[in-house]
Amino acid sequence: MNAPSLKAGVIGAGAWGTALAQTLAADGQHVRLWALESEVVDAVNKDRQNPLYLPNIPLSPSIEATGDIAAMGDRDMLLIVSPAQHLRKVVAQAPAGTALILCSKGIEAGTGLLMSEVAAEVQPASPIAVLSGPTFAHEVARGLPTAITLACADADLAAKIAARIARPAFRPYLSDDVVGAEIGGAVKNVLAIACGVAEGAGLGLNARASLISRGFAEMTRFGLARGARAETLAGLSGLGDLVLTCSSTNSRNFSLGKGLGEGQSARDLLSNRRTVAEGAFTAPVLREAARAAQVEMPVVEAVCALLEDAAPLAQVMDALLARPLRAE
Ligand SMILES: NC(=O)c1ccc[n+]([C@@H]2O[C@H](COP(=O)([O-])OP(=O)(O)OC[C@H]3O[C@@H](n4cnc5c(N)ncnc54)[C@H](O)[C@@H]3O)[C@@H](O)[C@H]2O)c1
Ligand SMILES: O=P(O)(O)OC[C@H](O)CO
Repeated sequence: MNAPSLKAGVIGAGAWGTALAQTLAADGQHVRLWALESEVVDAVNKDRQNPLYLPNIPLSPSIEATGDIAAMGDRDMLLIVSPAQHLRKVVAQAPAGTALILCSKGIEAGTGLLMSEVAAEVQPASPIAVLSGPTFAHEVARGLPTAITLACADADLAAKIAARIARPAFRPYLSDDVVGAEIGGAVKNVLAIACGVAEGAGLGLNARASLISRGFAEMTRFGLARGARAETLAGLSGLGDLVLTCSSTNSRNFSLGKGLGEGQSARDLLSNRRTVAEGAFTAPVLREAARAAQVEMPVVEAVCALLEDAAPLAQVMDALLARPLRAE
């Protein structure tokens, strides 16, 4: 007889949390989904929709939405899908000791901590895994194929989680490099802003490819300095997600950069938006962490200058292009 499947909860009902709940419920298994907004709870339970964050996707009847995180007490695993800057307070409300699968991509402002480090601080008894990779929520929710990195130090737990989340079109690859998986997802959001700027300013596809490649060099330098493994950074959660996010206006980060490249102000672009562009929050924290580790990240520095409106685009571009010539 097969071992019973893990009972799954999802904390955070934005686009990605809702798409993950839909994926986990695809075979009819019950999934509990916590939403901050009561209108999301009602829409999921009554109309089988999440019009606020994932419109036009009919949701499975086996998703049960709740506004009460305490209702997650009977779950065997919790997918944490809040914006990175809210992860600390959300995880603090989760039941102690339940396996946490972190799906948010970012670095905490103020502390410079990765999401696994934040979670370990507030829930020291909870095993931690990271799920990351090229995953536009609306594609995953429609059942289109992708592959992800599932990173966890405990190989037995990773295998159990993988068995619960894998679908024919949602394929986890296992890793024990939690830090590497997190750094890829956090850094690519900042680099996607840079590629969006290139698009918005009409700099051409050569410029975009150069930014992806030199940005990946920055991701690798920073990752190695933080103890990540190079092969993780070159995998789905690093290079895979970097290529996706740097290539499409379906990315909120790329779109933000495109607006900057077209001459709109960061303040206007970021005000009053309901959805999250994580790179805008990660960029200054990443810059500080890189400087502290004496890791050069000129593309990240350029993105920060544009987000802070510290210099016009032409000047930021000139500074990037005037850097001393060096070996690749
Ligand atoms: N959307 C995607 O395609 C995708 C894919 C992979 C990973 N992610 C990551 O998942 C995380 C969540 O992104 P998303 O796209 O699901 O969100 P979203 O932009 O669709 O929605 C915003 C989310 O923020 C929540 N929120 C707002 N204020 C909050 C508060 N004070 N406390 C707690 N939560 C609050 C909302 O309830 C909502 O769930 C991010 O770190 C993102 O990088 C997103
Ligand atoms: O829309 P973005 O830029 O937040 O990207 C979403 C996912 O992280 C893509 O894997």
